[in-house]
Amino acid sequence: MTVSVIQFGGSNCDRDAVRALEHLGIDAERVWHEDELPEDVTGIMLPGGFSYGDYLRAGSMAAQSPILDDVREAAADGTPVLGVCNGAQVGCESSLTEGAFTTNESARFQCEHVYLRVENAETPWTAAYEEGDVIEIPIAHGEGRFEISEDRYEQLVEEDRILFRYCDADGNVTEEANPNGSRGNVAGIRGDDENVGVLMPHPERATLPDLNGSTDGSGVLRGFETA
Ligand SMILES: NC(=O)CC[C@H](N)C(=O)O
Repeated sequence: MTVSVIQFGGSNCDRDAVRALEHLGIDAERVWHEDELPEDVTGIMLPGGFSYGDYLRAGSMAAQSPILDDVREAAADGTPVLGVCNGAQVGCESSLTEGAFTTNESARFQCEHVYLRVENAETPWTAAYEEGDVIEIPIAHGEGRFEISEDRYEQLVEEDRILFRYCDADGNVTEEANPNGSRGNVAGIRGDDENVGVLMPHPERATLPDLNGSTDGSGVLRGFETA
């Protein structure tokens, strides 16, 4: 399997993603968004960065790129698709997942380590963990506050679509542990089907040993093997 990591103008985590995936023994290559997806694509990653300089709203311009039609088609056929940070924003803006990631409550760019509680361990992106596990992963975003209408939020909960919530080191989901004001402390969700997942924290920055002090993110990337 080779994961296609889609590079837009302004992506800046595409190389990191390839490196982290290859460290796990998962073949990966960068694909420029104006090029075709390989016919035999077996996994797609939308990486972090500042596509189109976050113009209008983070991820909104990249979501208009024609390659997103192919990504949506591949996702509907069951190809695993993971969006990380700006990739999560592109995922929401292109309707691969619901809701939106908007300006942090602090109105600042935040770069810090956070704890996440695994809410649903039955998806490829969380299967490496147990429900209730607490993992440590970095965030780096200015527009990471998850927003969605109350009705749709309730439905996400009912349908068990929430993958991760921000929590403290003991797994308590509290207001203090919410770095950006996300509704329900939501840090990551899945799409209509489990093969599509998005999250604001960066698993690829918590995969290589001795890089950031945590390798807890590798389980998320391993989803490409299990999906
Ligand atoms: N690290 C990233 O992917 C940055 C995400 C996004 N452009 C933001 O600042 O919200």
